[in-house]
Amino acid sequence: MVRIKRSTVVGIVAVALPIALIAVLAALFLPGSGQRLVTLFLINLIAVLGFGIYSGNSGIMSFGHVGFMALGAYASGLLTMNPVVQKTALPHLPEWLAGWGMSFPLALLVAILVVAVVAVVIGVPVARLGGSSASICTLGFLVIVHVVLVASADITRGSQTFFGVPRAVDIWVALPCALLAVAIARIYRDSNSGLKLRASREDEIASTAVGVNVRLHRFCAWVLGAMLAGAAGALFAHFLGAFSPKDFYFNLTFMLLAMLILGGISTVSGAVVGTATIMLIVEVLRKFEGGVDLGFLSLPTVFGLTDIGIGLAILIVMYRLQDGLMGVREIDEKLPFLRRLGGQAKAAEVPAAAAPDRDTSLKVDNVGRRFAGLVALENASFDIVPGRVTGLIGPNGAGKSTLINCVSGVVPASSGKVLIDGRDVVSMPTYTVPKAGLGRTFQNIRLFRNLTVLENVTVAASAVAAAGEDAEALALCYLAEVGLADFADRLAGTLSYGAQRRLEIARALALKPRYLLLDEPAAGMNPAETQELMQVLDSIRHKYKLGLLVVEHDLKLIMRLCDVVVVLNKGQQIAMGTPAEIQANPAVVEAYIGRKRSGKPATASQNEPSAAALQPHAAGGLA
Ligand SMILES: Nc1ncnc2c1ncn2[C@@H]1O[C@H](COP(=O)(O)OP(=O)(O)OP(=O)(O)O)[C@@H](O)[C@H]1O
Repeated sequence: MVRIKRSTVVGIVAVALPIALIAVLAALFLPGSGQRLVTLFLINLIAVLGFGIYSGNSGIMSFGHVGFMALGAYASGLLTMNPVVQKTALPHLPEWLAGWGMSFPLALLVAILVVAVVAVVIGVPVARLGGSSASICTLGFLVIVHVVLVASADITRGSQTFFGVPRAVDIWVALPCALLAVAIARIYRDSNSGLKLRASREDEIASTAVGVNVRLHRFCAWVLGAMLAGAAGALFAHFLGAFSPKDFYFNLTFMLLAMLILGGISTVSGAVVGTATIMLIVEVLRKFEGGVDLGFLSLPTVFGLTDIGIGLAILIVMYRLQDGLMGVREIDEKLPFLRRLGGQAKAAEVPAAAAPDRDTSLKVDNVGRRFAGLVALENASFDIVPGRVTGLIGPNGAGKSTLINCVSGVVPASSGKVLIDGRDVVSMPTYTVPKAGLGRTFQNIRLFRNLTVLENVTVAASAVAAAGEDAEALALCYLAEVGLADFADRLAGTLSYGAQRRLEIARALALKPRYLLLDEPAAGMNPAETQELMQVLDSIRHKYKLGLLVVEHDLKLIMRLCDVVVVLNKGQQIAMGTPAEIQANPAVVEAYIGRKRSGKPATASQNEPSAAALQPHAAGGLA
């Protein structure tokens, strides 16, 4: 059951009200062409919202949704056609398709169902793909639909006009359909599934690391978007009464994509603004396309002026506003009074941490990883135990990040095993690893930059939330934990560097992990930020009693925080012991000092740990 938040309702009303007002005014005061134009706007809006549900939330441009519009149009047209007209228009129609004579509302529902079935079949391979491969796949689908429609002359009249479709759609039919589409698109965007898909659009690897099943959510958005596009196609068919396959091909695709991109691909308000703007541009330019005589000036016929106008509008807007006219946030998320109406999320109580179970552990058992011929890691073996902090150190290129990637399933180990409470990570889909109790952060911060701070953490919280648990309230609580509650409404990409690092930790904590891997949490921080981080880590360590694995070049931090330290060098595990043992270990000192002697200066990298920090006299005061 989808829970609809108050802010979602406010967002729907904020967008639906102006649309309804314009439509009612047009119906009352603009009979004829004005009313037809607004009806067409409403139908186009439904199609653009269909595109947006998939493309806007997943970040994958679809060229195929007009194919679904075509299927919706022909299916609904066939089902509603008067049997007598049908005999004339389609004399060779197969018997099982002939003579249905359905009412338009019923045919609309059946057409949406037909489109949904096709979308499910096509969606299975499309959802496996990302980026341009998926886009090309959708383009292929559009071409196939077009060719099939042209080739199936017995059913579609081929490339000839398909006529005899009852004209059942006017502004009063299109308006409720458009408002419903706005509500569906916004509810989906704000739902857990929509939020997770938007997270995967920002960073697929990071979203998988917080438990997002990217393929599943892409598939859901693909099918839902296709159903809206199919509905738009059916409405279009019953608005025009006659059409042909070329009406549902590249020209319409170009125009709908222009509407989506111009307004802002990721928002419902962007779809509305983009659709209205492009339709206005087209209307104005169409008047000039055939040439105009202004008396003092006579303009010649310019073929394709409307397409040129649309192209120019996109270029100009994109030059100034990369995210389109409305940007990445909905209108109600930007306007303070609408935000207040939507209400604030309230923090929940973080469930008390259970006492660490000493019988459970994360076992790294002889783990190795090769990249082509390069041995990045070999035979790493140690345990991460709840309630214990394990440090992982080593010079640059030692294999620390590779080890974390193998443990979290981001990169499969070439040899050995990673066992979380006895279950081998290699046998789990990567997105289920967080649910098995493992959270992580990344060496190079991987936040969902165009989602708010609260949304970043909510994505993770919702991946593990129990039924009835409010993921947003939990997320707010973890934000408070790292001192970011006051920034909940800010876009993550606008935070300071140190705050971004802490946000990544809050996001990982929201997974309620038993094991938490932190990959260079203090990298690039100034001393004040590092101090703040130390306090956060100290508090996490005592409050949640997690098994922590901390990769760091800041040896002071490691020596102060860790119970056990593992040392890697050139992919080999060269030592493991308490901080005091590590400081006294000749092999470890050699790994650092040896590098210095061999002419690789300590200044070679900003991140390179100081060999001196490993000397007992230097570190003694830190332990
Ligand atoms: N995806 C990859 N493809 C090829 N080689 C890789 C890949 N990832 C890591 N390596 C190589 O594996 C070795 C270990 O890299 P890794 O990033 O794990 O080291 P590290 O100890 O984390 O280093 P740093 O402290 O600089 O982050 C390096 O030689 C690196 O170039």
